[in-house]
Amino acid sequence: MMHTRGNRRDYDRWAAAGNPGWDYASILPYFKKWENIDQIPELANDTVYHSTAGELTLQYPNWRTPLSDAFLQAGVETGGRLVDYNGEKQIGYSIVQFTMQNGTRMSSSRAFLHPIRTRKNFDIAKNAVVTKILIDPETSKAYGVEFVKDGKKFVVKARKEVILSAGAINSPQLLMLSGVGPKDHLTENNITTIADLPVGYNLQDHWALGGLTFLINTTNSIRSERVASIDNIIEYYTQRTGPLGAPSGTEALAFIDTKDPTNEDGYPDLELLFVGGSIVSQPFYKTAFSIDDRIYKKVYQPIETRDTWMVFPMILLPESRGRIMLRDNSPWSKPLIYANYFSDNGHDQKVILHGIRKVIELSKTKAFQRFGSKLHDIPLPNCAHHGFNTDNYWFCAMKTITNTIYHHCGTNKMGPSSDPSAVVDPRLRVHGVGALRVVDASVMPHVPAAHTNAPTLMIAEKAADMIKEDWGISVGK
Ligand SMILES: Cc1cc2nc3c(=O)[nH]c(=O)nc-3n(C[C@H](O)[C@H](O)[C@H](O)COP(=O)(O)OP(=O)(O)OC[C@H]3O[C@@H](n4cnc5c(N)ncnc54)[C@H](O)[C@@H]3O)c2cc1C
Repeated sequence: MMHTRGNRRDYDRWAAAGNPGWDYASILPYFKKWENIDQIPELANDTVYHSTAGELTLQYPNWRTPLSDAFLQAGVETGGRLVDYNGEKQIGYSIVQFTMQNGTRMSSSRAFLHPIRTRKNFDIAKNAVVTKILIDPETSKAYGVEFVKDGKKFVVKARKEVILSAGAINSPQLLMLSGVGPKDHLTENNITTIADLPVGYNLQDHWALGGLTFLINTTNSIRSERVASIDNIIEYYTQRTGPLGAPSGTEALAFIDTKDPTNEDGYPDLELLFVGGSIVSQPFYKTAFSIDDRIYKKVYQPIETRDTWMVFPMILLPESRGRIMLRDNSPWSKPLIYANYFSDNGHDQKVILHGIRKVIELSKTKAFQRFGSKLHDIPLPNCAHHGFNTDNYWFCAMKTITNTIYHHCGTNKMGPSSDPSAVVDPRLRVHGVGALRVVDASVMPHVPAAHTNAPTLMIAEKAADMIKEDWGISVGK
């Protein structure tokens, strides 16, 4: 996974919203605690921001296209700088740091669960679905969970507390199914309210324009028919190197502050995520990016055999807010996800437009012209009437190929009891419910200027200390 921490101001904002202990100086040790960056020695030297002692290893991709270097050089040619975006300052261009080890994924499970799986005080039920958090309606105290495994219902009781970590979509669903949520919404779903809280509101995500494609006249991009060669397969399985060790084609990125573009210590509201290929690089991408058949045939089929690169211009500090709601009161029904990406009077779209213009500028630099880079200019059929490459064309394109970056968060917002939009307190305990804590991306008050995996791991690591502290267990340093 891409590994980005965000900006110090993200966490200072969390703290300023009434959450002591969440400012950047306080949470930086938790980012470092689980990090092992010894495979990127030039960053490992910066011990203020990095560590080599943690469980989760980081790597640059073992293999990438030369187009990613062109992306970095183009950034420098246009006035940007190279940066360790997980260091002191975030603005600039960089190869992506990935959670990897020796060309394979270093998942949270591999880093944190595998080493402790034989502990006697650790039990994990695989393929089990939690259907309800059990909360005593008299005392409003959680005492266990109900779950279903192999078609059978089980109840497990908690001696101390229940910790909910089902993510920004399912944690609010489970809370609401269990009687914790907005009273009117619970009532309309025939659920008795135990705590009337704004669960499910404040949904935030990073979305991007998809399909912004550039053609090149060399064979340097990722193309599945070249990647999946016998030689590459053998190389990957024997040495864990080569194109098959490249994580998903995302190779480089830039963090940009559109409000203050020349400030090296800015607060980025835009990310440019560079991919050494595009929708046409491999047949599956059409499905993965949910590209409509009619659009694909008209816009992308004509370049299906070409070498290409692509950038996702992504909003980092969105003003739009969505909501998670229950479809009904069954735990087997998928919750309703209202992303509401375009509900913010155009701010987020203007930031993306800035990104599109910047990417086009990058494509014209010497660095990219070495590959003959050219903006793919077959217009989207439903936007063509605006005139290709006009602002209105791109606004229309954003609504036509809108990609989530899957950074959903904020739906059980952390905040003090005086904040009517808060669901959990700064120690992640659900307001008004005893013995129930939420530890996942749903507690983020604002989405950070980061891909959300590392910030979620930071939350988990800090929560582990808070839980120990609250139960009188000493916290190791
Ligand atoms: C396709 C994709 C790619 C991504 N890539 C990146 C990336 O490269 N870098 C990055 O930083 N972030 C990335 N993210 C975002 C990142 O994965 C999330 O921000 C992060 O995993 C959030 O952690 P979480 O603990 O809140 O939720 P999750 O990781 O979603 O964990 C919640 C867990 O709860 C389980 N669960 C839910 N409901 C129930 C239930 N009723 N009973 C039992 N179990 C339940 C789920 O199965 C899941 O295992 C990506 C997300 C997606 C979807």
